[in-house]
Amino acid sequence: MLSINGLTKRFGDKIAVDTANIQINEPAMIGIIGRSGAGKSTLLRMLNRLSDASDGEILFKNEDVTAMRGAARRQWQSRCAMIFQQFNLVPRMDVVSNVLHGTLNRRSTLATMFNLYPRSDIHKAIDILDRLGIAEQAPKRAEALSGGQQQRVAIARALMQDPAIILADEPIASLDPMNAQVVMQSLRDIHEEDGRMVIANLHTLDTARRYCDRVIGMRDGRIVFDGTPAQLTTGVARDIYGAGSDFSEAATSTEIETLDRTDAPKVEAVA
Ligand SMILES: Nc1ncnc2c1ncn2[C@@H]1O[C@H](COP(=O)(O)OP(=O)(O)OP(=O)(O)O)[C@@H](O)[C@H]1O
Repeated sequence: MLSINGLTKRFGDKIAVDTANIQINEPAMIGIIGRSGAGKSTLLRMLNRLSDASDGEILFKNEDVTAMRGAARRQWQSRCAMIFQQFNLVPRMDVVSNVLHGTLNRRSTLATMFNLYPRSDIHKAIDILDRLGIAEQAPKRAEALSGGQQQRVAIARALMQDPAIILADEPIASLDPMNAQVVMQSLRDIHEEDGRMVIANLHTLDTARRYCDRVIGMRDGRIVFDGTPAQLTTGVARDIYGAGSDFSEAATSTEIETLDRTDAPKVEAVA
């Protein structure tokens, strides 16, 4: 389905991603972990064609993504939607218009200039917001929402493109543990219910273990682990993070597990 072969990115002398090989045969939910600078963002940016590979190839359903140019590349970017740590919404614009921005690729310049959207798209946007539990926020300005709500708006905007793949670059790094949990569960639901592939860069081990079917570990641009959460032992994690025997998983951990163990308020309370 998605085949990444010898994918490499060089910035001058620096090799940010070094001959990455990843085979994904089904629409899985995959977490990419590794310390800062390991090459996680660069890998996702090449997948989405925001950045060109220096070497190697990406094949999706036997189509050569690395070779796509112009309209084909833009179309790929719709099929392979990306969400970011900082949400990248238009802060002063209302939520539903932000979601409708997900259709920009297929609208005419004139329609875009006058903010004209087909009624069916508006209904679709509201349905998606409803699915993510934030339909009542639709008329508000994006900047008025909490971080977790804004990230769900960004997910809704991505879903508007009806993507086969969702790439998430540290989607919960700016969120408190409870909102992080809501956002990760939304991504998991989208993966399970729609059969979409999700590939997320994650800065915490426990999140990768908890939500992903498969975890890929990167260190210094190389893939040093590719396996199931069960195979991700503390020893393996220590190797991925290049840590010594004093390595503590708690150092890469959000407080989600801790919250679950205490009588924290229910998740619905933050919707
Ligand atoms: N545009 C660029 N120009 C030069 N070097 C870059 C550029 N983008 C990334 N790098 C370098 O490539 C390496 C990998 O960076 P990347 O952002 O992919 O890592 P990361 O694992 O996503 O880290 P973080 O979690 O901090 O974002 C780093 O050494 C980084 O400094």
